[in-house]
Amino acid sequence: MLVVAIALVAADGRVLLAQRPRGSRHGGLWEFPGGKVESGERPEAALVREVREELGIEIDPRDLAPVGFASEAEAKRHLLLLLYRADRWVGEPTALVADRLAWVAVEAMPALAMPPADRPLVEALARPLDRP
Ligand SMILES: Nc1nc2c([nH]c(=O)n2[C@@H]2O[C@H](COP(=O)(O)OP(=O)(O)OP(=O)(O)O)[C@@H](O)[C@H]2O)c(=O)[nH]1
Repeated sequence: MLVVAIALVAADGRVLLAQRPRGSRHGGLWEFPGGKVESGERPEAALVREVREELGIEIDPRDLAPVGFASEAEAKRHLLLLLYRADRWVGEPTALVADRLAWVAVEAMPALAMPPADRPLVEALARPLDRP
C-alpha cells in the first residue's frame, strides 16, 4: 500500500497534524494529512487531491519537496509512506475529514500519539531544523 502525506510548514515552523476520526483504523492518532495513492496515479497528484479533499486547500505540485519515507510491515499488508513538505499553499486548512487539526512544533511531536510509521518521519522532519 502506497500512502502519501504532507508536512505543511507554517511561517513559525509549526507543522499541521490531523487527528484520525475515532472508530477508524488508528482512530484518535495524530498523523500527517494524506492518503492512499490510487492505481495509475502520480504520488504528487494524489497528495494534491488528498489535501483538497481533507483540508480544502490547493497546493502546486512544484511546491512539494520530499522529506523521507517509512516502510512498515502491518498485519495484512505492507505500508510504504512517502512524506513531502510544503511551505506554500492556497486557502486555510479546515478539518473536512479529520476530527481536529493542530499546528504542532516538530519538537512536540514525539509526545503525541502517532502511528508507528510516523516516528522515523518526525525524525527526518526534525533533522534540518537541528542545524545551526
Ligand atoms: N495520511 C496518513 N496516513 C498514515 C500516516 N501514518 C500511517 O501509518 N498512515 C496510514 O496510512 C493509511 C492512510 O490511508 P487512508 O487514510 O486513506 O486510510 P483509510 O482511512 O482509508 O483507512 P484504511 O487503511 O483502514 O482503509 C492508513 O492506514 C493510515 O493509518 C500518516 O502520517 N498520514
